[in-house]
Amino acid sequence: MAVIEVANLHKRYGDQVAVDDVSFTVERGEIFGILGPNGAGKTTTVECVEGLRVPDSGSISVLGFDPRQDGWEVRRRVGVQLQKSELPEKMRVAEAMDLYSSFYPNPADGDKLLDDLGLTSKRRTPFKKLSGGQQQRLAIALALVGNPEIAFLDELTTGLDPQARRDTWQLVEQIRDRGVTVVLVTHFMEEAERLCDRLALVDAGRVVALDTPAGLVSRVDGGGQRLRFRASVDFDDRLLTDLPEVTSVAHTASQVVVTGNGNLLHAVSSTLASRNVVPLDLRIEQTNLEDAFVALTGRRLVEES
Ligand SMILES: Nc1ncnc2c1ncn2[C@@H]1O[C@H](COP(=O)(O)OP(=O)(O)OP(=O)(O)O)[C@@H](O)[C@H]1O
Repeated sequence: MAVIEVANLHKRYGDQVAVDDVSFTVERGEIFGILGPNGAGKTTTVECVEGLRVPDSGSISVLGFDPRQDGWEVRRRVGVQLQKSELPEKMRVAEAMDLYSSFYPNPADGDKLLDDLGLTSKRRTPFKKLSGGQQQRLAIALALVGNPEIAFLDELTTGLDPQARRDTWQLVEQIRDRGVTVVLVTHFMEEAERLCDRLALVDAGRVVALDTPAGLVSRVDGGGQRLRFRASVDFDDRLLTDLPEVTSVAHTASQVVVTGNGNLLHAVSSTLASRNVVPLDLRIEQTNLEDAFVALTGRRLVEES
């Protein structure tokens, strides 16, 4: 069942088109990702869905409500991760929880949430004294304190170190396991690939593809896997192209590049061995969302700084 339906959304800022005919639906219980480079229109899109911005045209339904007409109904059913700058520096963790709880008719148990998020020992710590990871965990706690049916998490792990990022990913999975639908906005390919059940790839205000991560990757020509190696002696490409696992064989100046699926490595290496060809400096690469994004848009996603 769809909990969010967005159809033909348009939004411009002066001459700048930020969102250009965006449509998608989010199903109950899934982690839905919106992945695209900086400036693609991701934040504008979710802020329209949250009722924080007014679209120029298009229709939006959140849990059956129109965020423009029924803003209050939408806001009490969804949780929005706040941006760092929105909390006063001196506000203590427990004070922030109490304040946010007071906004909702049926708030969650704040102490339990802090415990679940590993923040119990930080209850009396002012916001600015928290580490980046702790601030993010507090942002998640505040997004969940209203017992939302849908949580919107925007650039959740930007600025976190790799360990804190992985810990945060686990938290997002726990949120989904509680039955909360999650809308995750990110420009980190790895994050989208690891977490999302389905995702919309957006570029320049448009949805260029919408599918599961595996479905998006399978759209890349050749799909699946890539092997790169130097051949010890020349061989006839047909030796490999005849294999059911192989979709293409290409040659660069010094390397052979074989794409395919299934047990590609075994099929290729045993076939080469039967003809006494040794694959030197062999590397195996998995095609990923970055490849899918490049294939669909001709541009790269900006990778993490
Ligand atoms: N309030 C605003 N006034 C004018 N232009 C804006 C405003 N907000 C966003 N934009 C512009 O609209 C476009 C889309 O911005 P948006 O923030 O939605 O993208 P994004 O994909 O979320 O990128 P980022 O990850 O950098 O936030 C960008 O070109 C941005 O500069």
